[in-house]
Amino acid sequence: MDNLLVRAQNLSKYFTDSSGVHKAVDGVSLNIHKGETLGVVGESGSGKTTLGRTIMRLYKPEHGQIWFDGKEITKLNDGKLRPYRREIQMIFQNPYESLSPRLTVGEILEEPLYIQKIGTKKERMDKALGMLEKVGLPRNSYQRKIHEFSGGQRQRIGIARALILEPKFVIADEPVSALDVSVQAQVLNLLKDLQAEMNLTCLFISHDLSVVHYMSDRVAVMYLGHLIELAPKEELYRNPIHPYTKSLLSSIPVPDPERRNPYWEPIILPEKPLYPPQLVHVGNEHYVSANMINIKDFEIESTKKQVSYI
Ligand SMILES: Nc1ncnc2c1ncn2[C@@H]1O[C@H](COP(=O)(O)OP(=O)(O)OP(=O)(O)O)[C@@H](O)[C@H]1O
Repeated sequence: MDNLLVRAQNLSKYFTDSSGVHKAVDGVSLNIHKGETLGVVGESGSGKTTLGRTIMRLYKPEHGQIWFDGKEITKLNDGKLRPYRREIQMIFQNPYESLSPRLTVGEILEEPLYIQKIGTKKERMDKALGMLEKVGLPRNSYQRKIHEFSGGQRQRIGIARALILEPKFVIADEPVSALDVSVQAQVLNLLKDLQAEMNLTCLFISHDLSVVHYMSDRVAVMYLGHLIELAPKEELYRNPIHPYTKSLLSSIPVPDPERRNPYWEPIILPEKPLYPPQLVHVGNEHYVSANMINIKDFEIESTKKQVSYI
């Protein structure tokens, strides 16, 4: 489809340590349309960061496929990934950790251009100064070092660095959760403005439901490495279907993930395997996982929605 920028199909990423194999991302399928923001919510450890990193091929997936702008990138080696590294950028949670204290802000901003061999020294400097202006920082920030800035300003520098290559796709991983609440809204508004101005497509990861609601067009819910529900934000917040989404939205304490939710019985739909989880289509744009749904909560009849496998 023309308007698709990112497509992930049955994507899995596992980590192995002495205690065994951890399925951080397990059979996730999703599409991200050009210009949209797809929010990803879920509690700590549900696999949000791993999903983002696997989609941008910082991790090699165990299974599944990833397409970016119509091309499959699942198995590309580092050399072949280079052009995509330019088009896919990440904004990190903690600018204190992700930006080097030894470099000047100018050097921090110009580094991605230098690595990608873009422009002359003068052109790189002009671009860096232009980005400072775009993110609302004074020109003289260029010579200064990162410790001279507040948390909100540091995140503005992080955003400038991510956007200086004019990427098509940005993964923002908890971009405001390390910031004071008072500056969170400013940074979120800056991101929104830049997204519109630069026509960016965004995967926005956060455990904060109100932040995700503010930023996203559609929202995906992760639980134990699975994508369990995905819908336009108004639909998801108004009419959550999966019991886990319901409990997230209503602040009911969520069941202990280690216990694998013993009271969520799988829904049995004939002739389909229950594992890995199947996303089923409910209504037009609402998807929900079929294998962790309690049939009583699903209320297929009462919601009068068509359910079909996708
Ligand atoms: N590099 C790694 N090596 C081993 N295990 C990892 C690694 N990265 C993540 N994991 C494990 O994978 C699971 C998912 O982690 P991930 O960071 O993706 O979750 P998350 O939803 O982003 O959580 P958080 O909000 O705490 O970052 C966790 O159990 C985590 O311990």
